[in-house]
Amino acid sequence: MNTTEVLEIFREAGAVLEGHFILTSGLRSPIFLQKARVFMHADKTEKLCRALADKIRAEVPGKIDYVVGPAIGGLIPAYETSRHLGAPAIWVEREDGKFRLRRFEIEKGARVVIVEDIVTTGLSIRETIDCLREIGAEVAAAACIIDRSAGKTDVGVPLIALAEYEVPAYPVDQLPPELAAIPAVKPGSRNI
Ligand SMILES: O=P(O)(O)OC[C@H]1O[C@H](OP(=O)(O)OP(=O)(O)O)[C@H](O)[C@@H]1O
Ligand SMILES: O=C(O)c1cc(=O)[nH]c(=O)[nH]1
Ligand SMILES: [Mg+2]
Repeated sequence: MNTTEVLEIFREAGAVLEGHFILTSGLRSPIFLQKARVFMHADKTEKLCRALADKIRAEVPGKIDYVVGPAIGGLIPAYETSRHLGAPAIWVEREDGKFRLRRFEIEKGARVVIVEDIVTTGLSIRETIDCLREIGAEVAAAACIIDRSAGKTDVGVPLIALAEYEVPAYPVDQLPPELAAIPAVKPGSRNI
């Protein structure tokens, strides 16, 4: 599956939003990929995650013990991708702002792959890697449905993206006037 096909699924689902968005990194963008509008459809999610699993299998040789999704956005794609990889899916969620594996115990040295929805700066994946390494896991790779940095982000492990889609994002003090004129909204769950 290529980037055009992935974006077509997002467009069909009405998931490509236009406006003024505050991203989880604090950056501002005129485009927001509202993945929840894709993940509400099991058939679309299955198609995307089957293709992502194929890509992960080709690029990560050896056994994968767990697929880890960063909540909330990573929950559904990690679960669906894990089905195709034949490994259990677990998740990290925020406690006092920090990702923790609150509901599961994994053995030291467990080999994991992180599956995210969207990557912009890679901050959320780096936070997930820190959490997993603190408890002794080996992070073999990270994967996502759409990489908004189009390959520019470095998360410190291989990043496998089903699609790369470069979207503008600006620091708040460098907003173009047409964006500054629109009230900003923050769709994601960080800091809630
Ligand atoms: O690469 P980054 O700059 O970290 O941005 C991408 C992250 O932002 C979104 O999560 P968010 O924290 O907004 O909450 P959500 O998972 O509830 O959507 C998305 O799900 C990724 O986790
Ligand atoms: O960077 C983000 O926070 C982000 C961007 C995007 O397009 N979609 C999303 O869910 N999060
Ligand atoms: Mg998220």
